[in-house]
Amino acid sequence: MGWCYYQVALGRAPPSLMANSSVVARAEQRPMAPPPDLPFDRTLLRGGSLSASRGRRDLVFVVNPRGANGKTWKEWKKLLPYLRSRLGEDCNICESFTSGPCHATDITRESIREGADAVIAVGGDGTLHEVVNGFFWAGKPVTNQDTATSCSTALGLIPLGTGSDFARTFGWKNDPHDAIERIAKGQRSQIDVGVIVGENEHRHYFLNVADIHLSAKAGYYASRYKRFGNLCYVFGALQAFIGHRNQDFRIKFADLGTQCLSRLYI
Ligand SMILES: Nc1ncnc2c1ncn2[C@@H]1O[C@H](COP(=O)(O)OP(=O)(O)OP(=O)(O)O)[C@@H](O)[C@H]1O
Repeated sequence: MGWCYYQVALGRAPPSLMANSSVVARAEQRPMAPPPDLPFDRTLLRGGSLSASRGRRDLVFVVNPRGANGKTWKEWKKLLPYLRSRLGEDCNICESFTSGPCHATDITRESIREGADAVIAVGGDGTLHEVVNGFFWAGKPVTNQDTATSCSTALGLIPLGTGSDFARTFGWKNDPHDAIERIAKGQRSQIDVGVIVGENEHRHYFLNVADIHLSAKAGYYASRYKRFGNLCYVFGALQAFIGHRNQDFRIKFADLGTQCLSRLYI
């Protein structure tokens, strides 16, 4: 049997070998130690801060300090004064730094429960993927604990990662200033969310692309070469090809009903 490589793509994005929102790659990633020298703002986790001043939008920025081999952190520091001046008048800005893989998912869930108006991923596709997964819990959208409403929290992105395939897919310039402008204007639109249910019933939500097997392996290996910038995906793809064997897969497409569509600043 020839092919063993499948991609499932929902929304407006074409499948891309370069995207790293792969289920396989993510499952295989090992946690890394948090950077010792970075402040970790746990404002949200202390509670209370988000509901303190209604009338202003509460924006939670989930920053991956290790994104793009540490470049995300440097760029974010440079961007912050502009972001504060552009958004600070109308919005409460909360920064939350991730301490390792999957932390962005926890921060997002907590932010939504506390009533954040938007959770904005700052980093690459991996960080965005984790934030998207924070919008759901046990197969359902996470809700605001006070109002029990879902879908009121918007998803946002300031693309500061290595590949930033998602932003490119949407035709964005990959310019963080553009992203801030979208947030300032409060431009929202709906986006489909795909879900993959594994054998253990664990759900992985995704936006632009989900990769299986060869393409997922390429994403996994690419993460070892992030210090080379975008070239990491070339190295990752080459390494994935070496010794690659096609395999048969059985994939079931099920109608799981319409998931609550997250809203995206676009
Ligand atoms: N503090 C941290 N230390 C180490 N790894 C982290 C930390 N926080 C998040 N991560 C992991 O880093 C991974 C990659 O981050 P991210 O996607 O932001 O950057 P990137 O890989 O450079 O960009 P792209 O995915 O667009 O190529 C995430 O999937 C996440 O699991």
